[in-house]
Amino acid sequence: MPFAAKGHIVIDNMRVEFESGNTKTIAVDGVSLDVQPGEFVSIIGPSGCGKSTVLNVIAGFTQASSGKVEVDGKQVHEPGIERGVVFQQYSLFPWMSVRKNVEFGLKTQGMPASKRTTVARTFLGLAGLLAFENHFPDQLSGGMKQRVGIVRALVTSPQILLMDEPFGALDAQTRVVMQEILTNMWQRQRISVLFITHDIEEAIFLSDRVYVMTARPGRIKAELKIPLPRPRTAAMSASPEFLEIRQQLQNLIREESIKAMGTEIATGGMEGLSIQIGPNGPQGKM
Ligand SMILES: Nc1ncnc2c1ncn2[C@@H]1O[C@H](COP(=O)(O)OP(=O)(O)OP(=O)(O)O)[C@@H](O)[C@H]1O
Repeated sequence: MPFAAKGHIVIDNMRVEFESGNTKTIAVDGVSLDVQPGEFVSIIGPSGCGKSTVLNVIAGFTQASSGKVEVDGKQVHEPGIERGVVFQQYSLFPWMSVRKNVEFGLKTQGMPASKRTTVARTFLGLAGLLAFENHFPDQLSGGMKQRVGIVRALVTSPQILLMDEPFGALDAQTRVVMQEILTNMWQRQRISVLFITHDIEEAIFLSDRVYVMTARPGRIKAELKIPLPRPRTAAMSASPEFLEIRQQLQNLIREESIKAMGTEIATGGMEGLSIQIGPNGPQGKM
């Protein structure tokens, strides 16, 4: 697939510290990564390693303490319309209809009412949601709400889509459908996607490349290319290539999850929990 012209993310040697009261938390330290224009890249890693922090810095919601964070050659300081964001929580406006939710970003861009209705309806049609344009968010299933969230992020034609565990709250079947819808929309729009997930198979199915982060303070432990052809199909998940990549990722993440749990125990975060690291991973009892 030819790459898009824009949507290039570069992070170099980034550190993010949080201070609350007397406590300083180094969330990530020495993170370097890139997303090429039009590329689909995922980040996986143990809980608390700083995945959301990385995404929030690129989105402009959180400031890096040091290091380079550039989108198309410009240092990121604040949110921008060229970066759409989708969170696990659906974050739709409950008092607005589906169509009004989708039109919202177009309105803030100053698009006239009749045009934004046409654009919103076109996108809702692509996502199979046109019949629900006048529904309100609480009348939709979780999967539908998240589809609206994705449409809302894409309708303003961003060059980058930042997604923080967008399908984490969905059941397994809905998740598979959502992965296909996302892949279709991504291929149609040729945008860059940075996608955070805990789900190894989801990362392999969707991505051109996957970054694995270390336990906190997070940095990049490994980077794997996913050489599976596109379009990806469910049958590929039984292929030897898929299984080999899955095994590699499982091993990398398991090492870091064990380290992350060890740190929590050492710092008293899991008082009363006795835990042993056995050949099959951590085994504990309360
Ligand atoms: N605003 C904040 N203030 C203080 N500490 C924070 C803040 N945001 C994140 N942290 C801390 O930074 C570390 C990284 O958090 P982050 O949410 O980025 O991890 P994560 O990898 O996305 O976790 P998970 O997979 O569990 O969602 C954690 O120790 C977290 O407690």
